[in-house]
Amino acid sequence: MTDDVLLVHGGTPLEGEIHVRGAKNLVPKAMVAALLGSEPSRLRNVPDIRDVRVVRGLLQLHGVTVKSGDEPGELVLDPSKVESANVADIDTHAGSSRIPILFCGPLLHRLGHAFIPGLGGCDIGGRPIDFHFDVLRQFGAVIEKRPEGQYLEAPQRLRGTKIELPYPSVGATEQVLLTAVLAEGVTELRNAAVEPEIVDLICVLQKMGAIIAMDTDRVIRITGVDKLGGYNHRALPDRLESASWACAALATEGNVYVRGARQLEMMTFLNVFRKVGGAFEVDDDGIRFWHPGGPLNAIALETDVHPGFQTDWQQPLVVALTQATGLSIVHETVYESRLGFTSALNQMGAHIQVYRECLGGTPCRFGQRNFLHSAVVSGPTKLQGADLVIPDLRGGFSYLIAALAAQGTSRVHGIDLINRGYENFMHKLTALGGNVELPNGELSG
Ligand SMILES: CC(=O)N[C@H]1[C@@H](OP(=O)(O)OP(=O)(O)OC[C@H]2O[C@@H](n3ccc(=O)[nH]c3=O)[C@H](O)[C@@H]2O)O[C@H](CO)[C@@H](O)[C@@H]1O
Ligand SMILES: C=C(OP(=O)(O)O)C(=O)O
Repeated sequence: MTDDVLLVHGGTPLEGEIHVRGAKNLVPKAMVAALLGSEPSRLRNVPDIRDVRVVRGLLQLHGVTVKSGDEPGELVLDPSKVESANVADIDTHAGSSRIPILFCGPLLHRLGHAFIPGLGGCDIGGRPIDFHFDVLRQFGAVIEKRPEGQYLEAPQRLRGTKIELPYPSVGATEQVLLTAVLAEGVTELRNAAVEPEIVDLICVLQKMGAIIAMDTDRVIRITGVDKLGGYNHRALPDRLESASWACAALATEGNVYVRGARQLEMMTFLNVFRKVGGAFEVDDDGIRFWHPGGPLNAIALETDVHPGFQTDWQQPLVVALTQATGLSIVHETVYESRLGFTSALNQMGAHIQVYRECLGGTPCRFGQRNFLHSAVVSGPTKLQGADLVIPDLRGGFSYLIAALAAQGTSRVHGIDLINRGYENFMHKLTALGGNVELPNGELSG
């Protein structure tokens, strides 16, 4: 890829069909779960994205054989040689993903120790991992912080425990699940996150032989077992990528059929999309999203944990809101710094003002703490092409949407970051008629 820059000539509606495969926020975790088994696992509908490649490398480093299966997008993961693995090179494999933190429980069960290098992931807030270490200590792990990373040991078999998370963290909930399934006795987790990807991970673990009950009010009860087998699982579709393409269709006044998108996990998004004025039609194989013509509506929106409006949907939707008539209010309650991407949209002609106050109905953890976490979007505004530097995964895709909706040409720098979570995005853009090219004149398609 030349200089990691994409030239986007805006003004053409995106039209056509693309295919979305398994969820970025489930697939790498299901791959980690394979470490817990005594037999090979088969994971299907796996997208070719960097987070999957990073976890594949880490698993191989730990002795897991990872091979392609018979069908496209199928991985076969064989953990039978984990005990004899050489992990000297682990730091070079941590990559840009947050998933290494989820190796703790499985490695403590398999090896009695674990080393966790520095984590990647999007720079959209402080992203501490205190909940993870607090829960691991409660299971009986001993953690030592060293300059090169965190060393963990399980002096004896980890024990089930009662846990209440201070906030329904997705990662910390997964940490508990991946640790409790082989711990001795019962674990009760309160204030758990219940995102669809977590439910799918629970399905994976249940197929392996785990006993996990999801009760009402964010309570999950896990009865530890002595041994787990392998699984055969088709990953749930990526509702975040699907929504990104939906927003691209709306902002460019286009019409995109997202094969693979599923209504169940997208209900909250679909309601908001309809309120804004977007049209959609669900069938058995996917969802068609389009701009029905006429003005779009301004809305008030708060991001929240599931079943609320997912934070990863926020950035692409904000681009569409720049085309809505009136004042939209966006209150980001999951990450404290996820509105920084709006300053580049303003350079393109958008009118977005960010505020420290909680502008939604519910005061959140970030109110009165100097975090610019609310926005007022005033529209509709004509966007002009600009030089853009991608700040994070969803912000990056949002810049592509804005550039496609704008008049003129944008130079979008740092596009490789998008490969972390969007499979083949350049091919998909050209398949939809997006006028994009690499600086050497090559068409990205
Ligand atoms: C790979 C993956 O699945 N990433 C998703 C996951 O991230 P991730 O699992 O990192 O997000 P969390 O749900 O843990 O984070 C939510 C909030 O909890 C805070 N927190 C979290 C852990 C901790 O130890 N201490 C703490 O304070 C975070 O700073 C954040 O404010 O869920 C997020 C919320 O749906 C999504 O945006 C990410 O796409
Ligand atoms: C924030 C995200 O991911 P991660 O947790 O992997 O940084 C995202 O997918 O938008």
